[in-house]
Amino acid sequence: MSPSPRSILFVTGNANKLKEVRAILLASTEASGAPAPFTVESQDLDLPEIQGTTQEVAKAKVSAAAQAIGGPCITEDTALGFEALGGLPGPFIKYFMKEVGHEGLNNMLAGFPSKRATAICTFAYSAGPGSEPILFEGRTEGKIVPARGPTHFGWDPVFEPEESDGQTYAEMDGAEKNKISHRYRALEKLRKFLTEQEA
Ligand SMILES: O=P(O)(O)OP(=O)(O)OP(=O)(O)OC[C@H]1O[C@@H](n2cnc3c(O)ncnc32)[C@H](O)[C@@H]1O
Ligand SMILES: [Mg+2]
Repeated sequence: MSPSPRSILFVTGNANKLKEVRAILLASTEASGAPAPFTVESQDLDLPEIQGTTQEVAKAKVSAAAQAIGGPCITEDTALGFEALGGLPGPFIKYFMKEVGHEGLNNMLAGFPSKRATAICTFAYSAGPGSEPILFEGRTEGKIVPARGPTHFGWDPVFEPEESDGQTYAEMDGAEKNKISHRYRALEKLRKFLTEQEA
């Protein structure tokens, strides 16, 4: 019998992130035919999120999480950067979404010819309090469009990835989003790192 896989603590308050992470890991495990290298448990902690680049935000967040937990953990930060705005809102997208919503995100780009945007996911791993965080980044290119599709998850309805045949993330089947998403690309890198650590 194979030993039970290691459990990794994912510190997040976002149930949609956790759901996608578990679905992506399950699909990767099924595709590889090998047993799951690790499973994901979650804890919701209210962590301070600093201002800075996506890397600075990710490092500070996982360090605070490891300190609070007293052990190893992962965190994840999602940014949405508009080309016309030099990469903003970037890591501050959560606050923009909350204040101006889908329509506001479109209106912000009204005066600009480029509607191009990049979805960026940054997983951060900390081996424990005081240890240097390791980052794993995934990016998906696309454009900002008037909202289409279900409104369950953040800015999914206004982001149309280049690889989606004209559908927004929200209009795509979950499994299809998980094949091309910023989260999938970052999680694959984290999965490889943790798998190699186990070997
Ligand atoms: O506890 P944490 O993990 O920080 O969860 P959060 O919801 O605060 O997440 P972030 O700080 O990373 O902020 C990212 C924002 O982008 C949204 N978001 C994250 N991933 C998304 C995705 O794949 N599609 C659409 N919206 C997403 C999310 O709802 C937030 O409003
Ligand atoms: Mg957050």
